[in-house]
Amino acid sequence: MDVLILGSASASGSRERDNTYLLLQHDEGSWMIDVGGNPLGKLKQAEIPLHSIKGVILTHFHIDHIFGLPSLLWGMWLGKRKEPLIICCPQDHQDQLGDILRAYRTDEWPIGFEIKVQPFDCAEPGTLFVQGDMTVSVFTSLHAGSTSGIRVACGDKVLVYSADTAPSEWIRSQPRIDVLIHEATQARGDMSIHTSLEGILTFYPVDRIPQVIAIHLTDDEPYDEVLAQYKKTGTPGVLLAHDMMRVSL
Ligand SMILES: Nc1ccn([C@@H]2O[C@H](COP(=O)(O)O)[C@@H](O)[C@H]2O)c(=O)n1
Repeated sequence: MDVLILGSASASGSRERDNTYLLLQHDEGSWMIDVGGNPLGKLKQAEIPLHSIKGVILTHFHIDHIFGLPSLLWGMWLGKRKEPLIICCPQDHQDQLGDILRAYRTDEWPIGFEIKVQPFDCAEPGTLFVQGDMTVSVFTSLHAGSTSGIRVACGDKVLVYSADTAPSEWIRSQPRIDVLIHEATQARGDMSIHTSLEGILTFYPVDRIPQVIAIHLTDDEPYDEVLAQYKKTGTPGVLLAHDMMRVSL
């Protein structure tokens, strides 16, 4: 299983990056986690056919994480999709999802495929679905509004994506993480609903996590300075995400 980082910017946008969203690429079907600005273009760049996408998982309903959804659906309609599309959505926002689809009048296009909404409770960590050797679960993130991080277990490997969150005790207490993709909205300092890169490096046992990738990055923040400072003290490599970065699990 691979994760393709389709966008890596924080909410305020970026000169070079799309807002943060990811693609879980699996032999039995791929899943988009959130939908940033240019899903159709990014999938074309990666030569990933739209029909290989089985569903979408929305971590929360802040606009930068969902605004590409109508474009994705539009592309699927133009592509004459027939297979159902699953949208896993925080249950607190199921009505809002319905409102968004109605506002875009998806029923008038008309979409030739079923949209199956699968609500989940952000306050109740648990399995979303199992697909072949991949188990996808959600856990509660510490953000503004109902937000879930995503845990993906594949074989004996574990990937955790924090979504937007303050430093999370749940993540810190995990016995095994092979890849941690964690938001770092700023380079330094304490934040109430987000984490800084410095926060990642000081809060989590990064020396025990083989790959740590900082995402949800803000232009002009001194991330490289922070990395250089912590590397001097022996912290192993932590990477900054970029759009179209591929991570294998
Ligand atoms: N209740 C809220 C809602 C939003 N914000 C601010 O908006 C940003 C939303 O984008 P995210 O990518 O971070 O979800 C968030 O960072 C806040 O700056 C807020 O403060 N309170």
